[in-house]
Amino acid sequence: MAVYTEVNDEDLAGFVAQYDIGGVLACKGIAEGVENTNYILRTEKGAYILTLYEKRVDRTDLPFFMELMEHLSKSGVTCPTPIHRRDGKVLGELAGRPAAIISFLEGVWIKRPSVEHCGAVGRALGAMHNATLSFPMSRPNSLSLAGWLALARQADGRADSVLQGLTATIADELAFHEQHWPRGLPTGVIHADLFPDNVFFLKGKLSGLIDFYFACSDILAYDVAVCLNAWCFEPDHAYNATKGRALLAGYRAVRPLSDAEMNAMPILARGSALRFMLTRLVDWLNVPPGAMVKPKDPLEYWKKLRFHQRVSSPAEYGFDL
Ligand SMILES: Nc1ncnc2c1ncn2[C@@H]1O[C@H](COP(=O)(O)OP(=O)(O)OP(=O)(O)O)[C@@H](O)[C@H]1O
Ligand SMILES: N[C@@H](CCO)C(=O)O
Repeated sequence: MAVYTEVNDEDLAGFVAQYDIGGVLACKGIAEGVENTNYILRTEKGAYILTLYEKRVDRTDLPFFMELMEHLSKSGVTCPTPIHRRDGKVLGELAGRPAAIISFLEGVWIKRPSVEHCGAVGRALGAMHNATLSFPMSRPNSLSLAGWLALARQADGRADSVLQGLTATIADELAFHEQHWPRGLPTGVIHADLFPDNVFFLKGKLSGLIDFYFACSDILAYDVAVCLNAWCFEPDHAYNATKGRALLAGYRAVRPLSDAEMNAMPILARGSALRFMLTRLVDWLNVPPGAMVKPKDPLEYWKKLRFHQRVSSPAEYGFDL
């Protein structure tokens, strides 16, 4: 459960009073997520999500995330939007953290995605990329190469306590990416964390995307690689080429991928596996005392990383150029 920051009733009532959403009826911590504190807030006017932004979110980035959600929603991508206060602002302060109230999106996330779900997420990702082309803001990816290096430092030689030899694996992997990370591929604003728990489905249809708090300007195909890792592996960590093909076909039906982007898929997937292994590792080693959170398993991503290390062409994922 991700509740790092508790909110008392008096502070909550004062915060909500700045909005035109009626009085608070209930406010409950949400039993999912690892990054921010989320509450489901019920007021006299309906249901909302109250988010308090935690350690990994730089408050100067918050306007980018808020504007992005508004832009995507106006462009036809179903996603939450920030609720405006009476003074027009969308960001405030609650319990010492930056905080916002965003609209509640109906739907549930899929714990065991099927081939059809993978196709749907590919299409939604392509549509999101197309919609961000007209988004005027940008934000460098703080979790690209330099960020990975910083995360490795935060693991502080303690990686071997999770798996013998992991410190050396990380060092080798960082050196590899320093040398081989692709340059010159098409870039744009990407989601960067489009995992199953950030995609909602309703009556079998994709009903929306959430959690734009890693969104940034980076290689578009990297976002596809993130999804490949998050959606196309089975619980026993085996890659499922049918799901991979469905994801790619869905994406390419909406936004074509060039040969250069396709050829870069193995390294992009490998880098993405490293990125999630590192954030998970750092979180695993640093659970804040008293926080209600279940850290995610870094070794799941170590296994994916090992798989991608052995892949040298997109054909090995079952993809055609
Ligand atoms: N706008 C929304 N509408 C409905 N439910 C939401 C919304 N935003 C968040 N949630 C719920 O809260 C949960 C956690 O939200 P979110 O994924 O944004 O948290 P996080 O801590 O940033 O998680 P992550 O670990 O995926 O980065 C979601 O799985 C979902 O159940
Ligand atoms: N989606 C991420 C958590 C948020 O960064 C993971 O599964 O590791």
